[in-house]
Amino acid sequence: MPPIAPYRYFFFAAVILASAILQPTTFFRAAARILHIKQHLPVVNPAPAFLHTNRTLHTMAYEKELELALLAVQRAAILTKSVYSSHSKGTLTKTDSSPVTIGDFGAQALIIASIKSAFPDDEVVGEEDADDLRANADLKSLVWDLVQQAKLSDSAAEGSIGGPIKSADDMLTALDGGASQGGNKGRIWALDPIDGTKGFLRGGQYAVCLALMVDGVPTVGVIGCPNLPVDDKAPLDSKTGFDASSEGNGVLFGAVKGQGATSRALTDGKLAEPKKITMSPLPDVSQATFCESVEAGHSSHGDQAAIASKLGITKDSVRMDSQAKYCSIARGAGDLYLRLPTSKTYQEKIWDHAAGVVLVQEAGGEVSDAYGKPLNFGIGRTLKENKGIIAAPKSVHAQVIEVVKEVLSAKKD
Ligand SMILES: Nc1ncnc2c1ncn2[C@@H]1O[C@H](COP(=O)(O)OS(=O)(=O)O)[C@@H](OP(=O)(O)O)[C@H]1O
Ligand SMILES: [Mg+2]
Ligand SMILES: [Mg+2]
Ligand SMILES: [Mg+2]
Repeated sequence: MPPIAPYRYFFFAAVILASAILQPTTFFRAAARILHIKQHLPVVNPAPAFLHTNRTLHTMAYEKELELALLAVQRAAILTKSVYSSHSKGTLTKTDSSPVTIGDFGAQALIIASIKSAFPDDEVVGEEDADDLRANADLKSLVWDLVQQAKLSDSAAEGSIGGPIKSADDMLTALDGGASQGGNKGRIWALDPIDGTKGFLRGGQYAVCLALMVDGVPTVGVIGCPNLPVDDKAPLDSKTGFDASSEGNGVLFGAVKGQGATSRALTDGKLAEPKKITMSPLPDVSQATFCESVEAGHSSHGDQAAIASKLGITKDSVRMDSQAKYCSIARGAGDLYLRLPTSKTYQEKIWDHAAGVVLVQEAGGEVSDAYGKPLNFGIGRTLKENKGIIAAPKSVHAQVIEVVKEVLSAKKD
């Protein structure tokens, strides 16, 4: 056999190196087969990358969306906290008589600017718009001041969500970016910049809520709760919904469909380390702690009390504003969330539920309407096909729905 020219060795080595870099899994599998090595090769997607376990050659689905949503909500929470501690919250009353504050406007503008910086083609269904700010220059400049001050202390984190909004006009454009009519095609974010605005104003619970829906299915959910205790198992106070004595309040929840749910401390900079959360096992539903709205106009306290009593529940309900209710049951601090309608005409808004639903599902729960029907997030800005909300651990959800139906049908008689 004629000798191989030295440049050919170089050529073979370059081909081998290139395949190892470009197709690592195939390369190592082929090499292992040729060399008869029984080695443990990396498994694709074994666990959520955001839990920092078993990182592999492949990134997890929606990893970038989750990180962006976590940081965007964290930055918006800096703004809402600054409004919360200031003397004036610039409250207005909307046409449906519900309140909105400068915090709602500022948080929505910041979050939509972040989404558009990373995913310019995505749509957003946001609760607020810029009409009031366009009509009132003083209000616009108040919100613009707040927006300019809300920055993540870590410059890499701040840069990764698009950095500061450049001008007051860009802020209005971002705020108006939440006008999507929703639907069941493509990528649509559902945003509630301050959920539980009444809670925010009264110093109770409120939440900054963001979900990504893919083809109408809530897929990524992030919720910031500045007034919830960081300790996942801190007892819920039956009056205010949180233990005001616990130090270091502020929690950031995250979940991706099929990848589990986490909580972590809310910070002003880089993301804190996540902890996996799950619902509490509830072998006996009569031992449940159930959460409900504070406002009697938002859900029927009477129906909820009747349901609890039929289930044999003797503990007082925990009344809490906002999607902090979903968060509290997802981390096992409570067990059930009952939201029975108070009116025949009210349609629940998708931004009041999308993020909380992903969180509860990923923590081992099931969420449906009061009749056990799946929630349909793909038909517009509201859940018009559904009435009420019931969230419970999977093991008892059907049992709770049976009792809800009994209570509702007894009312019709
Ligand atoms: N009539 C009626 N029925 C049901 N829900 C309603 C109703 N009116 C308003 N809303 C929405 O309730 C959102 C706040 O829900 P909460 O569970 O936090 O209510 S409560 O404040 O604790 O009572 C609240 O969200 P925010 O506006 O983001 O605060 C509203 O979207
Ligand atoms: Mg509102
Ligand atoms: Mg809301
Ligand atoms: Mg809101």
